[in-house]
Amino acid sequence: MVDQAVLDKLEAGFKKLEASDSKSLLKKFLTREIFDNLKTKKTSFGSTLLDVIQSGLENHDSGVGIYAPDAEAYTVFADLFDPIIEDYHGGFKKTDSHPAKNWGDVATFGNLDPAGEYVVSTRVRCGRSMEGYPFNPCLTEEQYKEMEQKVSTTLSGLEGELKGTFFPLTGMSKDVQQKLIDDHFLFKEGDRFLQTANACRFWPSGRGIFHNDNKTFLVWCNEEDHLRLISMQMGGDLGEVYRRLVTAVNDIEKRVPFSHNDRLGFLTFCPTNLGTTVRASVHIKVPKLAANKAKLDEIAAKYNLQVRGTRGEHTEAEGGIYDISNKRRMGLTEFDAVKEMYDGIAELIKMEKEA
Ligand SMILES: Nc1ncnc2c1ncn2[C@@H]1O[C@H](COP(=O)(O)OP(=O)(O)OP(=O)(O)O)[C@@H](O)[C@H]1O
Ligand SMILES: NC(=[NH2+])NCCC[C@H](N)C(=O)O
Repeated sequence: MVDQAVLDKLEAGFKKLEASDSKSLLKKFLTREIFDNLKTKKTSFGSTLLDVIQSGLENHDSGVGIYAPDAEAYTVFADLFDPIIEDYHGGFKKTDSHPAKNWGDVATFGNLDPAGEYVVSTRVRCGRSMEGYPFNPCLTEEQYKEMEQKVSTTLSGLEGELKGTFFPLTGMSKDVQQKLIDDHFLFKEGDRFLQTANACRFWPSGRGIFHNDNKTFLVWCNEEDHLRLISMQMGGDLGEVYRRLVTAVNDIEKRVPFSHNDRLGFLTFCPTNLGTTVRASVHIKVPKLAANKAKLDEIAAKYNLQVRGTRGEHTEAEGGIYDISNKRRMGLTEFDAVKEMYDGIAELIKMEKEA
């Protein structure tokens, strides 16, 4: 049984969204019929439709607007998740299955910008959820602490270039935290999309960052996902960035069991990150193409790329620097997701040169 208070909130939120000019995928796909079918459902964790959509109900400027409070939500609320997944990931249908993990030949990618004229830095990240734990909205404070402990112990076993230190957010000085954020190494604090999805409870408990000395390999613990594994460095050498990430993921996978689903691939809190979970991005300056931002978005979309601002999602470009990455992460392999970025950026650079 779903409480009357929850049903009332759902109804009020639905009406407001319906009357709004929100461009979110939630607004696009939450028809009255789907809403009525799903509003009385619950997962075995007790998660309701409100837990799934409240971020999008409260933030009409969401691009997407929904999250899975626990893995079961993807099936219980499939009538809403499936069309949103299909739209975001460029045609991954409810009858499709995500391909098996395949990092391909890591020697394939080279430097996108050997002369260093356009690409400021390159980053590839993936997300992982630890088996046996639900996503943020369902975690207890005890579980957060236990997970942080497991993550820091596991990562302390990394060697060579990956060897590094775990820094809990609890006790980190504001100056150190802000410097890590400004340098693009650490997640920001107070993301309203996550907050309204109930994903920031007990903050900063259980949250932290691991990084090697050079800050070229980093792991985020319990921000949006249980784990975010990140490889990044200045310049355009995607080959080196990719090889480092693949080495790290292969190593960590042997030590921690990750949640995987036959149809959806690796499981994440947000449906935009399912499947490969891979976002490969460059920070790039393309002043001629960017003179008209709408045009830049249009060109990027042609190559299945997404344009973000300098400080990431939901931010503006500073000093003409854009974050451009592969948009889709499902229905293709890890290798192909990264290749999509590589090929698209190569085209964009070519166009910028010719413009
Ligand atoms: N190529 C890049 N070079 C340097 N920093 C980058 C690059 N790509 C992303 N970043 C930085 O990574 C941080 C996180 O960005 P953002 O939150 O947009 O993406 P994400 O970590 O991939 O996760 P999500 O897509 O869930 O938001 C930001 O500081 C952003 O500037
Ligand atoms: N970090 C993410 N999961 N990004 C994708 C969506 C973020 C936010 N919920 C929105 O709809 O705009």
